[in-house]
Amino acid sequence: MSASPQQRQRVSVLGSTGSIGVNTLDVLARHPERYEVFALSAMSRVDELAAQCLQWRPRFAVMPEAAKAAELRRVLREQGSQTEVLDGAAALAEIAAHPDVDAVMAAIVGAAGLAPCLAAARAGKRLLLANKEAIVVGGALFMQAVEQGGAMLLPVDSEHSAIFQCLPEDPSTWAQRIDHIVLTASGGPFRQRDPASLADVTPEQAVAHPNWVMGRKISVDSATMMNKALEVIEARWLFHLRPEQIKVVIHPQSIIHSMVVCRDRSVLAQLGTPDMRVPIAYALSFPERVESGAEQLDFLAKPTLTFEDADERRFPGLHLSWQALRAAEGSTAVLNAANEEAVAAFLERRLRFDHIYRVNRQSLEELHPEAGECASVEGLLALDARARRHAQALIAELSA
Ligand SMILES: NC(=O)C1=CN([C@@H]2O[C@H](COP(=O)(O)OP(=O)(O)OC[C@H]3O[C@@H](n4cnc5c(N)ncnc54)[C@H](OP(=O)(O)O)[C@@H]3O)[C@@H](O)[C@H]2O)C=CC1
Ligand SMILES: CC(=O)[C@@H](O)[C@H](O)COP(=O)(O)O
Ligand SMILES: [Mn+2]
Repeated sequence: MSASPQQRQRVSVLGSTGSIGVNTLDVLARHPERYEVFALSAMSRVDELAAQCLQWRPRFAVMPEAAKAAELRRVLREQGSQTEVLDGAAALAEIAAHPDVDAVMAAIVGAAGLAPCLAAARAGKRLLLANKEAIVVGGALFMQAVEQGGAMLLPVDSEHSAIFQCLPEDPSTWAQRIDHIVLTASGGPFRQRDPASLADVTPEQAVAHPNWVMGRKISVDSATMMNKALEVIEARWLFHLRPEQIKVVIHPQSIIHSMVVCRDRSVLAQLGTPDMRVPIAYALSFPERVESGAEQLDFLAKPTLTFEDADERRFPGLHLSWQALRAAEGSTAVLNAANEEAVAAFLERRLRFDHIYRVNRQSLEELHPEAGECASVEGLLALDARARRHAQALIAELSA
C-alpha cells in the first residue's frame, strides 16, 4: 500500500546539482507519494539550482558563497518562487538538522560535507551517505554522532550498499557472521596501461571512467585507485571491521558491486547494472524497495564476469588506505586532505597524474596528527587545514 500524503518523507539533498544529487532527484520524482524535497544545496551552479528550485519548490535552498546565493535569490524572485535562499557554510548544517527534515542525502564532494553530516547525525536523521570523504575524515567522531543522535546511517556508495544489502537488518549480528568483505574495483580507465606510462595523462583521459558516469573528483580517484582506498576506510567504519577484514579485487565489468565472505565460507554478492539510482533508491526506501529507474541486468548481454589481483605495484594508491588505518588516529583525514588538494591540482593541470600518489604518500608519512585532534569537529577541520597546507607545499615543489 502506498504511503498517504501526510506521511511523505521530507528530504534535504546536499549537493543536489552533482551527479548523485541529480540521480537522487530522479528517484524522488518517481515516488511523489512517498517523498517531498525540503531543501536543496549547491556550490557553483546557480542556474541548475534555480531550475531545481522551480521544479521542486523546496522550503530552503543553500549556496555557501554569499554572491552566488544573492544571484540565486534574484533569479528565484524574478520567477515568483517562495523558496528561501540561505548562505554560509552553517546553513548546510541548518538544512541537515532542521526539525522538519526526515532524511538527508549527503552528496557534497569532499571534507566540506563533514559538518552537515555530523549535524544530521546528531539530530537523529535518516542519513544517506554518498559523501565518503566525510566518514573518512570524521572516523570515530562520525560514528559517535550517529550513535548518540540515534540517526539511521545508510550507505549510498555502490560497494557499501552492496555489502549492506548482503547483511541482515540487525547490525548486532554482523560481527558474528562476517569473516571479511571484498570490495570490487573496476580498475579505472588505466587498468591495462603500463604504470610507467601515466605521467602525461590528461584530466579528460582520467575522468573517462569505463562503467560509471560520475563527478570529476571521484572519477580521478577511480583512475588512481584512491577511490577504493577511501572506500576501504569507509567500510571500516560503516561495518565495524578491522583493516585486515577488508579486501579488494579488480572486477572490470562493475556488475558485482561487492561481496561478504561469511564465517562458513559462503560468499554473498549483490549484482546489478552500474546505475547509482539503485543504491540511492535502497537508502531512501530501506527496509522496503522501490522502483529506481535502472535497467535490469541482462545476464546474456554480459555473460562474462572476471576478476584480477589488485596488485600493489600497479595500484600503489590503494594500499595507502591500510597504512592510514594502522597509523595514528587522524591519518585517514591527512590522506584525504592531501588527495583532495592533489586531485584539484591535477584537474587544474598544475600536477602530473602520477604525482598524486607521491603527494598522498609523502603527506601520510610526514604529517603526524596530534593527540586529541580527532575529538571534535574543530580539531578535525584544523588537522584537515594543516594537511592541505602540507600537500600544497609538496605540490608546489613537484610542479616547480
Ligand atoms: N557520482 C557517483 O556516482 C558517486 C559519488 N559518490 C560520492 O558522492 C559524493 C558526490 O559525488 P558526485 O555527485 O560525483 O560529485 P559532483 O562533483 O558531481 O557534485 C558535488 C556536489 O557538491 C557541491 N559542492 C561541491 N563543493 C562543495 C562545497 N565545498 N561545499 C558545498 N557543496 C559543494 C556541488 O555543487 P556545484 O555543482 O553547484 O558546484 C555539487 O552539487 C562524493 O563524495 C563522491 O565520492 C559515491 C559513489 C558514487
Ligand atoms: C559508483 C561508485 O560507487 C563508485 O565509487 C564506483 O565504484 C567507482 O568505480 P571504481 O572506483 O571501482 O573504478
Ligand atoms: Mn563506490
